Amino acid sequence: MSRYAVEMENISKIYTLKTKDKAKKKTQFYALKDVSFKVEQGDVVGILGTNGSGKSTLSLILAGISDHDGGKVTVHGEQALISINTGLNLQLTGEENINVKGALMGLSKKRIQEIKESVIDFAELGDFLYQPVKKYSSGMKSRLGFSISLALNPDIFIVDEALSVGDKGFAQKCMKRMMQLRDEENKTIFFISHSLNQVRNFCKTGMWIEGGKLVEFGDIDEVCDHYSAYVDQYNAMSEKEKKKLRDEKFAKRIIKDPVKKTLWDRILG
Ligand SMILES: Nc1ncnc2c1ncn2[C@@H]1O[C@H](COP(=O)(O)OP(=O)(O)OP(=O)(O)O)[C@@H](O)[C@H]1O
Repeated sequence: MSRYAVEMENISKIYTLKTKDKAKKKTQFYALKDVSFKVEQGDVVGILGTNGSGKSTLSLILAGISDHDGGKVTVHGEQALISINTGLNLQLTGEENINVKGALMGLSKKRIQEIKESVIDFAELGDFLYQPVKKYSSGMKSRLGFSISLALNPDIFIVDEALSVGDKGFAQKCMKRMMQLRDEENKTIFFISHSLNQVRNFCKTGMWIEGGKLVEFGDIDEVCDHYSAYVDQYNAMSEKEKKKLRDEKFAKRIIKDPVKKTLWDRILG
């Protein structure tokens, strides 16, 4: 088995943007551009970056939910994304969501039942498990999504801001469980959070994404120090300087010659 859990080579992701000027053509821009890294099995990677820098886009690609427009991704093992939009079917009950997820993964009835029991224990949703998820609060959805992913026990966890909506008690319980996954079960974890303290305390490796590019990948303390200095520097700027920097950053992401994305381009590309 490879010592790496994930290998990314020159990953790009292009999104289309509607501009203010409706007469203009739609603009394409890089949500991610030429992102390359290798993450070893058992590593715990904190992904840092300001709003809109590309962290969630990366997490969707890591989870195999979203495809990419260039480069190569190799994932060794099963992965699960835990995010605020956890991919739950809102029309179905919590219990039915577990059944559907289990069936899609080809799990036996016995295994699905075990998962259900584990979710009932961990999520503490009581009879809400039998209500449609559309009636859940955002914290309850987070509880269900987190508990299902934990019970499925994948090799690679991708946690995208999932703890920010749960209450303090549940967030602490999840952190405790994630520390066990890190220390006792050697799981690979990608962890996105705007809480620098949480990232610094929990992660071993840091990955800083800014303007769709990988700025730094390495020791968690070093990456956190550099990112924090950048944020402080930005905050000290005048509003005019901030806008100039934001505009420059965005202009660099715009694709001047739109990339044709026909079916044949995808197949042959
Ligand atoms: N489906 C989409 N279509 C078009 N643009 C998108 C789509 N999803 C994200 N974007 C854009 O891609 C860029 C990166 O978004 P992403 O959600 O990855 O950022 P992020 O780093 O996770 O931000 P945040 O910290 O605010 O959660 C942003 O400019 C965002 O507006």
